[in-house]
Amino acid sequence: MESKAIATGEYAPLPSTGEEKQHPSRSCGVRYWRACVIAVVVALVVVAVALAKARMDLADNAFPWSNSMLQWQRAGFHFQTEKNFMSDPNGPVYYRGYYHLFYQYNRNGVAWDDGMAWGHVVSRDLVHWRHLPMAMVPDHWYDIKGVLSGSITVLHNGTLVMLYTGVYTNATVMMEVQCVAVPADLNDPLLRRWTKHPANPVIVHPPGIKDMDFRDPTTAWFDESDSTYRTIIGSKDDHHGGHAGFAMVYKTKDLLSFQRIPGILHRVEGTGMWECMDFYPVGGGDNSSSEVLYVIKASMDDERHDYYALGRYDAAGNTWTPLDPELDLGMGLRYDWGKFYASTSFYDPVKRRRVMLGYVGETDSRRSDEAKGWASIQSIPRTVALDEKTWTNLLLWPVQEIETLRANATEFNGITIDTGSVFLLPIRQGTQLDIEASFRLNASAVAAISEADVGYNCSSSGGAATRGVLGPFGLLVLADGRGEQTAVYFYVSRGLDGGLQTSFCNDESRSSWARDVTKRVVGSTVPVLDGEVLSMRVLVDHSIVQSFAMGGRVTATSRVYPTEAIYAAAGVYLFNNATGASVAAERLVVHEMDSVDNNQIFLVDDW
Ligand SMILES: OC[C@H]1O[C@@](CO)(OC[C@@]2(O[C@H]3O[C@H](CO)[C@@H](O)[C@H](O)[C@H]3O)O[C@H](CO)[C@@H](O)[C@@H]2O)[C@@H](O)[C@@H]1O
Repeated sequence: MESKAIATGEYAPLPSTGEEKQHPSRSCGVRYWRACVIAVVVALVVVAVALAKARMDLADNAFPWSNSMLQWQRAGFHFQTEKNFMSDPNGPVYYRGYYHLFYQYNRNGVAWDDGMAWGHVVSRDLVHWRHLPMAMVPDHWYDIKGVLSGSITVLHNGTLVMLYTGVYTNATVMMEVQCVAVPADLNDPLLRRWTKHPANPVIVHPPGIKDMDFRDPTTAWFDESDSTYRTIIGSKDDHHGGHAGFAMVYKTKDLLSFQRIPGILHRVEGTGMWECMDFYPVGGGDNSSSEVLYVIKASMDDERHDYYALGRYDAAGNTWTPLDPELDLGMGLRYDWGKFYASTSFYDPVKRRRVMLGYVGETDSRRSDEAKGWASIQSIPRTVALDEKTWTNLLLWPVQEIETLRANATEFNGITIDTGSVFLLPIRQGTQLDIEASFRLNASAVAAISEADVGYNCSSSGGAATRGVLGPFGLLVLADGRGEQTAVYFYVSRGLDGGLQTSFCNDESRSSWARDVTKRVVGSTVPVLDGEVLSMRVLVDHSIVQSFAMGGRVTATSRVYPTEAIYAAAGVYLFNNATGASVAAERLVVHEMDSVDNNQIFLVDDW
């Protein structure tokens, strides 16, 4: 592909005219010497620039992206902005008939920068979104360098309070502080205008914490023991050579005057800065009995992954303790094993469910983002629930409303994929899909195998091309049959103890011929209980592939940038690269997905 890059455009042709071609010796006569010198200088500059660009392109393997390739990358049914850089979802909330989503937005460019603001969209169904004016922009001394991430809390009296991090700078410091804003008109269900409170900033960091390690206040919850609201702020502690992430809790009666609760809620050595924390009960509905588990979640700035853990919350003692110390925060459980960050959640009172979403950044080059004019996509909102079969993990699943976009389903029955084979699915288009698939390995083959690939690891075991006895098998999406493909697969191995272990992975390594994009194999082991089939769901939406295994026990999101497997050339295959067992696709339904126009400004409620 590099030779293609050179051939198609990196050497700009020298300007020439018909006259020059016919009369080369006359064109620089004495009479025209000024014009000639200018022309020569211009030509030399053009050549120099072209050569420099070609050298740069060769050095960083830049791919000659065409407009139509880049245009194809825009999502069809995920939320994204028309232009510029979007990141963290902020303050999702349901209010008077509308779901509100705010998001970190750089109004001036395709990358993060000073001056981040809160964009604002509303929806009736978490699928169709309409834009409203920017909700929050940096315009006060305490947030002049940026209105960073935060949350919205619905108070008991039905009013709303926004907590957010402001950044300011003066001659000596750059400082993160916590601030409050309230809706200017609570009778406006669209919450179009927000008023920053004169008491701002309402929280400054405690002693011992660095000025820029104190951000992203969570949604507050009500503690009946002392009738206070409580919010968490994440930070890090690099003292004495350590590198711990930790969470502080603040309490307040009026959301203006905050008091830090002594001690810390939780701390894990070696995890670094905890950004965009989240904290909520699962498994017991709304009640706060001791049986209820609490999810603690932090976006780990060092790794740029969202980790969570399940544990018990002791409000009186201001501590949270993991159920399993080996699955403490930052160790084992992630919301998503791919590209997914800075997630946040809210309780949806209408459907009595918790919903979360995170942003899915770009893994292409800055140059491509500049050419596209936009960067980042929001994930499809996902419900969050405790997996009451395992009690060791959450289930993260696309909100049911997304199924309203299913347009045309093709169901395949009775397909068995032999070892080492692929099967092209005859479908009409392969770029906007919701695929449900469940697989069963040939049972007698599995029983006959006493050992198979102990310790399989998605990231380091070679991806979908590496063959083992009982895997990999699954789907190839955005596949053109000529080598460009993204594999979503299971891999079963048998451990030394004789038990089976299942991994679920997205293999991006062949997703694009381009070399200027990041390509990884991402995923994790996934719990599979006795008698369960291996099930996966894959949402394909142009450059974003979101995969869910076993009802959402493990998820993996990929950004992929095919160069050829796009438009009509994008297809879906079943594949089985295992050497020791055939695989039956017990259920396989491919739904085409309608597009959603999420670029419109809210004018009238036409949902
Ligand atoms: O937009 C600020 C909020 O975003 C968060 C979490 O995403 O912090 C991000 C952070 O900046 C880094 O992330 C950018 C991409 O999201 C990246 O492009 C930039 O180069 C990074 O510095 O913002 C803070 C503030 O400077 C920085 O320390 C973070 O890593 C969230 O914590 C913020 O509220």
